[in-house]
Amino acid sequence: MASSSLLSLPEELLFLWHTHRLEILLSAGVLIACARLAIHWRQTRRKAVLTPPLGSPVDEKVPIVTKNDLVEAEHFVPIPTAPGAVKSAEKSGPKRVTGVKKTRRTAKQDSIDSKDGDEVTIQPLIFYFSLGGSTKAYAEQLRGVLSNNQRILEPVLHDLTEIDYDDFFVSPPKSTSANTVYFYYFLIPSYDISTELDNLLDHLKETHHDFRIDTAPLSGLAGYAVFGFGDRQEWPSEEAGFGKDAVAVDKWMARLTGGKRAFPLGMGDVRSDVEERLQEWKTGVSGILEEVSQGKGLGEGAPGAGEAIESGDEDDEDDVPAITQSKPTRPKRTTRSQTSDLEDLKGPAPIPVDFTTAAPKAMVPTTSPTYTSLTKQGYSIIGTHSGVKTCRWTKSALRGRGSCYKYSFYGIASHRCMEATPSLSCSNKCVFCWRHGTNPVSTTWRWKVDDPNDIFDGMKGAHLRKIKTLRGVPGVRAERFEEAMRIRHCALSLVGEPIFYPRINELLSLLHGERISTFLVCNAQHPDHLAALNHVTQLYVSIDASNAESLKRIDRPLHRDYWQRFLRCMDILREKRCTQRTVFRLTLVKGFNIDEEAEGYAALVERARPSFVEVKGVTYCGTSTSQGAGLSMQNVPFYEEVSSFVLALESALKRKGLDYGIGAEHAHSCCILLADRERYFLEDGDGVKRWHTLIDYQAFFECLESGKEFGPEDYVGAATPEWAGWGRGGFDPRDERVDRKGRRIEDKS
Ligand SMILES: Cc1cc2nc3c(=O)[nH]c(=O)nc-3n(C[C@H](O)[C@H](O)[C@H](O)COP(=O)(O)O)c2cc1C
Ligand code: SF4
Repeated sequence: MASSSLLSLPEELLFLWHTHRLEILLSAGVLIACARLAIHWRQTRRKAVLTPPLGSPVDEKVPIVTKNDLVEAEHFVPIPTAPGAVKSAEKSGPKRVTGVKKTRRTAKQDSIDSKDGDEVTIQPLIFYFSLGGSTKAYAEQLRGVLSNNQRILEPVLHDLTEIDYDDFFVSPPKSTSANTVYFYYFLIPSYDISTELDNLLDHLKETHHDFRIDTAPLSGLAGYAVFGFGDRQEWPSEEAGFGKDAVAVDKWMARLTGGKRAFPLGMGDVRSDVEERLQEWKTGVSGILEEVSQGKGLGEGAPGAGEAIESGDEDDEDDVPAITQSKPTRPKRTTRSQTSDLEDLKGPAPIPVDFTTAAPKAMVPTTSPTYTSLTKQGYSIIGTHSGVKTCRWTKSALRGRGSCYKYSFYGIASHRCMEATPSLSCSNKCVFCWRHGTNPVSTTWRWKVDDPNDIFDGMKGAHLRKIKTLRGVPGVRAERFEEAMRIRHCALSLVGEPIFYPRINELLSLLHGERISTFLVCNAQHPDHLAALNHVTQLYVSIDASNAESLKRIDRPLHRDYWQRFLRCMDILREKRCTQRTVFRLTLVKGFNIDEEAEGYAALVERARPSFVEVKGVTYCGTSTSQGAGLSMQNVPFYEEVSSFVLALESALKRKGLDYGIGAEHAHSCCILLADRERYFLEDGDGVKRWHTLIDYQAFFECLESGKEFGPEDYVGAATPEWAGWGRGGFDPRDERVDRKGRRIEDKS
């Protein structure tokens, strides 16, 4: 029975197969699919461990992976670890997975490694930052010191405000030959105000913390060395901030290069020992370069250099390390890879500081040298970021000796005008600006925001106090003094960038509320702020060049996308032309932005269609900055040169079908006004056409107070005075002309 039933089994199976083969086949298919899915899922999980999604927090707990797992992931390779490191990691719990993009490492690092012992060619790059011009001069001197060693190429100079950080500080630049490596010199002054150096430091820090990038992406460099400039009189110690920015650059470069500090951080006091210290440092670094070029690597016999990783400062991520002295210190670790892993083993990764959540600081604290410097120059600082200054024309007008060009062009009596700014900070470093080294520069607003009511009251108070002090000045006319006590106009242009102030519209309302007209000048670098700006009496945009290259040379903007920003501002101005009186202000600097540029300026006028184009010759201020930028009296155009340029521009505009004509001039300020003929060359009651560049201020305020839409045509004033017309000079004959020494000038016309 048992055997017969056994024998009958195949038949039963056959029977089963015949009757249920469809079900059997389907079930087998499902089983195989499940098995394959399970295998695939297990593999994907392994890979996912190695490739955290973008934006995942750096300190997120990640399961420990083995070396084999890392090998399986084709696009990542592990940083080699010290033998004991993994063990201790296993004990210490959570750990960060450190991965390097294979391409990044192989491209440069491997080439350096293979050069060990071989001679290499070094391309030194000198990076410098300079607001006042002195560091730039030292950088140029350093470039001039040439090595006799043919393996050390002529250094290339880079102004840190003019380069794209990504080209140099995410990975080393591509070298021209396989055997050439880069060496970075840094010459860094310190500033206790916001400068573009802050952007560099942020960039270095972010690159280091970016988990998609190797923590030491610059390890392909031959090395780097930093020299700092500071002022020990004002900042007597490191704690007080002496050379603080150089210390920070040195710290981040140590991390990004995996500890390739070729020579200890040098530091010089600009008031005493800078030359001596710099010379020592230069000699030291040159010695190291010689050795590197002979394939000896860093730290071998270099006086004072120590090994590549010199101090324990890499232990503490966000603390600024102590300045390394010229004594060699014992290296704690010898390779970057060890450093990296030891950092990883300390526990969760450090949380990057979010600067936006830190309590905002004062832009110009009363204790800062900036404050001292500005007040010495006659500025009254209002609150923490605004300023007022009485201009020389206000004094001149009080004494009946003439007003500024805005009187001739628009009817602004200078003694009734207050010059102010709600933002002492700016995002340009124009070569002709005389405030360098004193005004803070920054691309974004990162300070405390003062209340507009306080600013308004503070501005008026400070301005009127200054006017009162002029009471006793010989020649001040009593009636003008009385008029001056009632402010009628505000020129928001003094220094910095007024539209940078986040509550500018509220400040404008306060000014208009007291029937104070507003002329606001901006630098065409903040399109969003410009678009959001409410009505002003006259809206200016500084146009210092007609093309991107020239603008960079003359304005030295901090924004990398400065030209796009500039063009966006042109388009916004065009949109505003129906609601605002818009003006292009051109400042002509001979040798910088005059030659061959009339056509380019005409194209910008065509794009933005401003009501007016004010053309003005630059005023030479003789600061070290202007000299550093190569500016001298030779760059100040004569009035005849400004006139020829204006005629060339007028013709260029005509060729484009744009009807602009010379509406007024003020030879004394070297300033000429081109105006849109269609809107401002109007027929008077006597049937004669005349220029009408003056403003009807009363009408402006009425329009504003009506709450209705209005445009520039609604407050066009009376005809421009004859004495301001083209060829007439623009000086009101009722005023008395005097020379610089106050001697009366007889009118020869
Ligand atoms: C507004 C201002 C702030 C400064 N802040 C510091 C500072 O915090 N620490 C320091 O050591 N030196 C400071 N200095 C001194 C400069 O670093 C020093 O004058 C340097 O040589 C300027 O270089 P530069 O002319 O190339 O811009 C400051 C100077 C100015 C004008
Ligand atoms: S417009 Fe400028 S220069 Fe003229 S009075 Fe006002 S502040 Fe002075």
